[in-house]
Amino acid sequence: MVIEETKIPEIKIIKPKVFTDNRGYFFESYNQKTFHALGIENNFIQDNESFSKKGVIRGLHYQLSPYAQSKLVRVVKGKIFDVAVDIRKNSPTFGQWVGVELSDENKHQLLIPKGFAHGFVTLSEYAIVNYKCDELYNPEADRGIRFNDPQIGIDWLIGLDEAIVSAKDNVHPYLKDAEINFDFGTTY
Ligand SMILES: Cc1cn([C@H]2C[C@H](O)[C@@H](COP(=O)(O)OP(=O)(O)O[C@H]3O[C@@H](C)C(=O)[C@@H](O)[C@H]3O)O2)c(=O)[nH]c1=O
Repeated sequence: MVIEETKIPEIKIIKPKVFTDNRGYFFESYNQKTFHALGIENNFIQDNESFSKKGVIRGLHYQLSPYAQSKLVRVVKGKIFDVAVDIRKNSPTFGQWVGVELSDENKHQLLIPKGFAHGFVTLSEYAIVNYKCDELYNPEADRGIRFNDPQIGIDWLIGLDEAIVSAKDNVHPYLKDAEINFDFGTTY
């Protein structure tokens, strides 16, 4: 397993060791001991899975503190462009985003810490996305930022006219108006 930093160093790409033979493949998608030894010491307590058609954008989502979630995202089938936006007030990279292609072929995972908003677009015919969270879902703390906020300026790699977006995600506030209660350096 190899861990790579992105241009926002707290966001990491995890590249697992894949064993291939004449039956197919095997890899450890999560091994607590290995992850902890490499400094990823989150206590993951919820697993989620979603199915999305091509052109679906989900996001940008986060939960308020003290329910903020770190996420470890991977793709079981298909290909997505996975995006994390730094929304920690006072962070040197506040408002900046990282986008990484995750697919069933590359088997890469994205580690998105607390303090970031998360979203993705499906680039393949469909995508099954699976992710671990280190806090439970809390609908009262659930918040969103508009995926097409011009201040953030995410390049979603598709024409936004074709994007399939939930009614909820279409009306989230822009970053400048979003309710955010965590700071750079906050201990969660
Ligand atoms: C996120 C979530 C949703 N739900 C329910 C609420 C709702 O009725 C239904 C669909 O919820 P949503 O529309 O919020 O699903 P979705 O848009 O897929 O939300 C997810 O998006 C990605 C980008 C994330 O980062 C996740 O944390 C999560 O916010 O599932 C749960 O029961 N548990 C959960 O953990």
